[in-house]
Amino acid sequence: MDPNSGISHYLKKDNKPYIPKLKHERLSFEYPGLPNQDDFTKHTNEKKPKVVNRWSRYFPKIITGVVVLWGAYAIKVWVYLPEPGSDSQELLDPREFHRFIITHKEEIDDQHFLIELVPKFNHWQYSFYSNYESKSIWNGDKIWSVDVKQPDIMVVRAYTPLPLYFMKSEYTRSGDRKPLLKVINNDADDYDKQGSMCLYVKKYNDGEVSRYIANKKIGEELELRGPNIEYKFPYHPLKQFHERPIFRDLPSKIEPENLVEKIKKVNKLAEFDNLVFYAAGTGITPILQVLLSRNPYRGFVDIHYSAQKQGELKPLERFLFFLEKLDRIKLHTHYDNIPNSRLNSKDVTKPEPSEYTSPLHLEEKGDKSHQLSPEEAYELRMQILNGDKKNHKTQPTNDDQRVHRYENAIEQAIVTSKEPKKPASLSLVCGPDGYIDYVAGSKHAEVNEQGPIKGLLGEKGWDNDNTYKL
Ligand SMILES: Cc1cc2nc3c(=O)[nH]c(=O)nc-3n(C[C@H](O)[C@H](O)[C@H](O)COP(=O)(O)OP(=O)(O)OC[C@H]3O[C@@H](n4cnc5c(N)ncnc54)[C@H](O)[C@@H]3O)c2cc1C
Repeated sequence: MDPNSGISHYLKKDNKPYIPKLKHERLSFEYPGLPNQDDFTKHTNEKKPKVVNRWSRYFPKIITGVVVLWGAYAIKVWVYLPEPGSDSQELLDPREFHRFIITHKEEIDDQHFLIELVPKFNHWQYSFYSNYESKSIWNGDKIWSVDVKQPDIMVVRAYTPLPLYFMKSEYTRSGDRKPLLKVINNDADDYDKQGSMCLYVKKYNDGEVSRYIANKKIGEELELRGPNIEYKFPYHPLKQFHERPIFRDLPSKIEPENLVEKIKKVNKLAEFDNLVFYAAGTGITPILQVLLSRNPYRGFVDIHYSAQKQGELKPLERFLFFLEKLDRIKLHTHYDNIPNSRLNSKDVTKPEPSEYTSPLHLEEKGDKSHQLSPEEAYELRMQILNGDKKNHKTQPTNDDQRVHRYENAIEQAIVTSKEPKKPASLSLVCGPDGYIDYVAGSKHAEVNEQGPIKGLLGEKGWDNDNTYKL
């Protein structure tokens, strides 16, 4: 058997000598070069790859953002005009409409609504406290209204804002409780409740503007222009010496007027005239505005309120009740649905002569009998001119102890309400044309003239000197 065959051949030790090869034929499997480093491109002029760091990553984005913002701002400034009132120094402006947002709406019945408004912009607040006297819109020295715009038909109507707001809380937001209607306090540091106000609106089914307002929803806007002064109460020297404390929701917190009688005596001042206010329906708003504002009317006010039925004033009744308890007003109601309750001649008193007539008024009337001497007239004129600047609230001190000091206005009212009230010397009438005609004769609204005083007031001797139709 051949030793080189069979299994023994494979088991046999290899005795071949090792002769190293000088040249090997090898196959290598290397990775090809990167696209820009392969044999074809590695000798081109290609720059080195960019180094990416944090700065180079974010800088272009920041620049893009800045350019986009600047572009948007430029478009806003140059293309879109600013909204009217957004940069106004005033809460209300008689020359332009300002936007207000409806923040609450209370439906008293299907025709009567209380609507709370808050200004959309707050630029007016910057100079508010440095000029509070002139900036605050609430001053009972005058009756004012605002024009509300119906933009679809470009029509405006007058409405009388009230210094009221709805107090909200988490309970009212969740719907557990109804917001409470409150009076705006002027001693809180809140820009007179951020410029809030309430409109008491009667909706007429064929009334363009009242329907427009009443159909608005919470969050929608109304455009207001004003204030338009409807009536300014006559000057009285007591105004320089004494201001009636503001009405508050809690009557026990209203300050008493302990020194008013003393001030009148010491300064030999005439009594403040009493007022009678004839109102129909929403015509009650002007006197409510005066009585609930800062510096309310100082005389006693008889309010004759006529309406179709009870309940139209529902949320406002509380304030009228408190004002009666404070001995500031007496409310006489006349409802169409109660027999014999309609306002008639028996309800109207004769005018009481005014306690004080300003020299200017006397001059206008040409009344020589009450004429002051030139010295007296000069002194009075200077008093009027300097009145508001001087601090006339310095109180008499020598016999203060004889002044009875009440704890609060309610305590004082319990005493004063027993004293008989002098009949009114001044009357104001507010309501629809038919009502004004019935109470005081027609008003020539088209030519803005009062017209002669006729009707119930004319019969009792009232005239244009002591009567004003709103
Ligand atoms: C100084 C001032 C203050 C005012 N304050 C308030 C206020 O606080 N709240 C308020 O609701 N209204 C107030 N008004 C009335 C208000 O301005 C509108 O006249 C009233 O809302 C109706 O307007 P309208 O556009 O809806 O109706 P319009 O389109 O003018 O009239 C529609 C119909 O309603 C009748 N109508 C209009 N007004 C009265 C009215 N007062 N009584 C009876 N019928 C009427 C018209 O004869 C007509 O048939 C005030 C008016 C003035 C002048």
